[in-house]
Amino acid sequence: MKQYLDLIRRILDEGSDRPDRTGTGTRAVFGHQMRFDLSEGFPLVTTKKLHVRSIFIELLWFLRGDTNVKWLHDHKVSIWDEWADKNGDLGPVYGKQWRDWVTADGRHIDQIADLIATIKRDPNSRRQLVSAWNPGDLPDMKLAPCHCLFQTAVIDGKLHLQLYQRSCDVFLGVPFNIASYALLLMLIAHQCDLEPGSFVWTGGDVHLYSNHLDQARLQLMREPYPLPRLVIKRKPDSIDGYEYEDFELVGYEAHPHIKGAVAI
Ligand SMILES: Nc1nc(=O)c2c([nH]1)NC[C@@H]1CN(c3ccc(C(=O)N[C@@H](CCC(=O)O)C(=O)O)cc3)CN21
Ligand SMILES: O=c1ccn([C@H]2C[C@H](O)[C@@H](COP(=O)(O)O)O2)c(=O)[nH]1
Repeated sequence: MKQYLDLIRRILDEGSDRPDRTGTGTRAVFGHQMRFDLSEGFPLVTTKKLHVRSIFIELLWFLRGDTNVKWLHDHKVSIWDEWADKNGDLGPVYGKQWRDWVTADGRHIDQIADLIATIKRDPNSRRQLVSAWNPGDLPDMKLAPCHCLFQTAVIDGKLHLQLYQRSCDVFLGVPFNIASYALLLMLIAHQCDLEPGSFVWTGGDVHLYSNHLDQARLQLMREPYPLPRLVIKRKPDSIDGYEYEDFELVGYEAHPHIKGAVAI
């Protein structure tokens, strides 16, 4: 994952030291883009071992339209615990906006089902977008959406997807976000009988927290491994039918895990 290591290098070389909401402090650049051609492999960081199960389960949880951490707990994933209230609720975060956006006049919009229907009906449409950024709901969300908007495009039988991530924790969050959207791209392509094309990651405030700088530098000293492949073993009737067991990661070789505290 040269693209990821180049990003770390750019922040270390060119970034500005900036205070932030969590009080941790960051080194940050504004605006960055990475491109991943999925035919070259599944974009998983190899310079530290990633907890892939957490990533895949979290995406299935978004697709369920779920916004309570209980289902994550049932699948032994705890990455959202710090933000949940005492009932496990996160407010109307990603799952709600993706699957059940409520309009001012009371309509309920399933943006994911609509996206897939649009791709199938009108692959040349330039309106293939899903937004989690619902300004009216922001006050009720425990954390404002970071990966807030994505767009797809069908070109020569391939599905491409671009994400806009407004705020990017490069050591902890970004490796998760890249893998999550690469999987989402593959699932949508699978449902639409298209080949996976490129995943384009676009970041807004792209930062390394000050307590992640050593962990980031350590990764620059490690030689990346070739990318693994992801095999989807079954095609359910809809995007709602996928289960964790349908995904088989082949050939994921990585350097040892590196710990880092999450900024809350
Ligand atoms: N500061 C911050 N960074 C984030 O990346 C982030 C947030 N906050 N808040 C909401 C979600 C939660 N996400 C998280 C939260 C924790 C980890 C984390 O601790 N990852 C560990 C492994 C933990 C595990 O899989 O059980 C890691 O080493 O990658 C990753 C993403 C991504 N998001
Ligand atoms: O999927 C995610 C979710 C969150 N993050 C990071 C980005 C920031 O470091 C924090 C959010 O803080 P804000 O003050 O709301 O920007 O979480 C991420 O990288 N990926």
